[in-house]
Amino acid sequence: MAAPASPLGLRSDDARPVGSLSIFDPVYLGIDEYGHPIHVPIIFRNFLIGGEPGAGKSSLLNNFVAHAALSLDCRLILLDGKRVELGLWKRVADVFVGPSPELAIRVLQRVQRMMDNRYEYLDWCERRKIDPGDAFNAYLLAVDELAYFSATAGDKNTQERFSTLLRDVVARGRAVGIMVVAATQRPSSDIIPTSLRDLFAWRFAGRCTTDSSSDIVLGHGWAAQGYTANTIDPTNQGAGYLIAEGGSPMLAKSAYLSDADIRRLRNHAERLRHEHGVMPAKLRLQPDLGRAA
Ligand SMILES: Nc1ncnc2c1ncn2[C@@H]1O[C@H](COP(=O)(O)OP(=O)(O)OP(=O)(O)O)[C@@H](O)[C@H]1O
Repeated sequence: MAAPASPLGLRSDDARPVGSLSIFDPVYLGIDEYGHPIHVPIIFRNFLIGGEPGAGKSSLLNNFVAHAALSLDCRLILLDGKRVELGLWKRVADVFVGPSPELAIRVLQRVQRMMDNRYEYLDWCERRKIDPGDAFNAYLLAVDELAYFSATAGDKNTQERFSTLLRDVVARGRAVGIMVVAATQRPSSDIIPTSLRDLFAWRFAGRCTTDSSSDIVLGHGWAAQGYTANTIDPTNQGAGYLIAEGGSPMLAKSAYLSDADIRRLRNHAERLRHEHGVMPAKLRLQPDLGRAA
């Protein structure tokens, strides 16, 4: 029997449009210490990026956003307290949140509702995960900088609401195709408690100022075994330790997209999305949001 049609009119057995990617493809992250390419599967997984200011976190985050933007089976939700790190992708994102913790909370509430509806759907059709040909798109939720929303902006109540919502999305979103990639320049236990850290299957520690902040990203005990992002040369931006669930840290250097590269990719993604009818659908945030797709 033929695979079911997606809203794009594509089927999982169809050839995809030239120049596009799929969120089911692994993301090109960069190279390992031997110069070999590293690809990271992001579907059904979350990715955490930590490191000191200037370590190259936003640049790495942009690689994931670029891949998702070029994936016609994925939509983008971008939270960026600084506005400019992810701002170039605004035109292809369903939602872009700048320095507004209240808006970030409303967006996460909307995502939470969507997640619940998707679980209800999966439960109804007796499945545990979404498939490439499914009736709804995956979402990539990118957050730069985590600590801005969870510890800096707004009051304590707002920060706690943000953290609780984000934790829920990180914990439950992936099976229904809602993945989180989050970056922080404050790898400390108050920003990334172990229980949250362990929900990120993939983690990248760019240069960290101490062994303990490196361990907060990679996992306790790795510094003592010689894997510490404290040893990364501060002038080697984009270099760091990458660890996958259950694996050991490996040295990696992330790919770098200049602003001009990002603009070109964004224009290409915008054109592809326009041609194939996947332009950003603005999320309705208030009041009752109804059933999400
Ligand atoms: N993979 C890379 N290869 C080469 N240079 C890089 C790479 N990543 C980052 N850089 C350089 O480092 C600079 C800082 O990178 P980036 O803004 O990503 O750091 P950051 O960790 O996000 O900083 P902050 O915490 O202040 O936001 C970039 O402007 C670029 O010049």
